[in-house]
Amino acid sequence: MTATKGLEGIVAATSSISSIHDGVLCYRGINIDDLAERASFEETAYLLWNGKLPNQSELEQLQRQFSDYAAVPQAVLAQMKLYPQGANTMAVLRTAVSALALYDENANDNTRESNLKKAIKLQAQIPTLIAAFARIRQGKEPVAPLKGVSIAHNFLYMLTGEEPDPIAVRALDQALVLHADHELNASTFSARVTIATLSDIYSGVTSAIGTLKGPLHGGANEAVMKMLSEIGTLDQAEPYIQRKLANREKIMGFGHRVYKNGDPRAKHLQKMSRQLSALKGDSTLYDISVKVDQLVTGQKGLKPNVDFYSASVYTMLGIPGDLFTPIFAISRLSGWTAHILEQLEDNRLIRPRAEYVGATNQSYVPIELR
Ligand SMILES: CC(=O)SCCNC(=O)CCNC(=O)[C@H](O)C(C)(C)COP(=O)(O)OP(=O)(O)OC[C@H]1O[C@@H](n2cnc3c(N)ncnc32)[C@H](O)[C@@H]1OP(=O)(O)O
Ligand SMILES: O=C([O-])CC(=O)C(=O)O
Repeated sequence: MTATKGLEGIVAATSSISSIHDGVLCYRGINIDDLAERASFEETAYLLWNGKLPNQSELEQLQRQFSDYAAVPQAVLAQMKLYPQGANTMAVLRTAVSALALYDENANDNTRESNLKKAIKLQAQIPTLIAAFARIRQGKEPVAPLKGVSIAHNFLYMLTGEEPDPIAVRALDQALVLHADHELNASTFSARVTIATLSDIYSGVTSAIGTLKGPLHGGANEAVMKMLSEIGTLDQAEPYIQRKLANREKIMGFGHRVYKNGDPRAKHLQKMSRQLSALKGDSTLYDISVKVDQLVTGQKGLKPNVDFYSASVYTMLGIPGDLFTPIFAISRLSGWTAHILEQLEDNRLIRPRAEYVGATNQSYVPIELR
């Protein structure tokens, strides 16, 4: 038995949800480039869960369900008011999603029908939880969700209590489409491992949130923004990056386990970042990002991943840096739950082996002799 570090190149599941072949990403066989330009996040979530795009009445029904389920139990909001105001936002989300399970009497029902309903419910409630904490920590009351608007619209509205700009809504919606699923990424693998024990969907999603939080995965988008802020001005980009590379430090938002010639999602986020900076009449963040991209690509041959240009996009939408990874979770919830449903269709416990490299032939030494 020989271990493969990080399971690189190991095919650990079959899936018909998303695929990556020759650098092309598809959800259910549809190229992400098409979906990013033409689909809404609601259509995308339906596609991931059901394997086909919704017709008009199916889409309207899903939108109604999102509206009906978006409020969260008062008890969960009351608990959130007791969380430390400075708590890590992904830890908050992980805790609050876990708490939602306590108020769902069907939490442990693992039939497809029940789990699909819980997936839709979680998709509606997670934006409400994140927006609520963003307000609670500022000493403000949470804003109740609107009915009849998209998830992107509702999230931006619940953050501020004001009607969002349609351009911001479209940009966030497109970002949600781009982040929705990504084959057997680390957080999706966590979700599948958890549900494969026949645990429950809330446990699967809680595991996934904990996994997405790390800076080598979803947490990279927040780390990118921290780097862009540290750079501050365009003229500082080159010395900053040279210093990091000379110290062999990682540049967040670059590199990928699967894509070696570039992440197909990054170009959409770069375009969005450019368009938003033109609209704002301030291209500082975009210019710094492009400079960093040129330096890292030129010197290390590493290309930006989905997390790199999303940082400048979210900042230009007025969203604080520590909500970037929770926004990733809003989107990826659709993928995690699609994988949970798929895993349960033909389940087998996920239990690989480890290559033992420790000591052998040791004898027990009584405590008084140690
Ligand atoms: C949504 C997502 O999860 S996308 C990924 C988000 N994560 C990041 O942006 C964090 C920065 N990137 C990374 O840490 C890595 O590229 C990962 C984690 C994404 C992929 O990791 P792996 O496939 O394990 O690649 P690994 O870390 O082994 O890198 C291979 C080599 O490239 C280097 N490298 C990889 N990424 C970077 C980077 N961002 N900056 C500098 N060097 C890098 C490594 O140091 C290593 O060099 P070495 O062989 O000289 O030691
Ligand atoms: O697939 C991965 O390893 C990471 C990634 O890009 C994602 O989860 O979107």
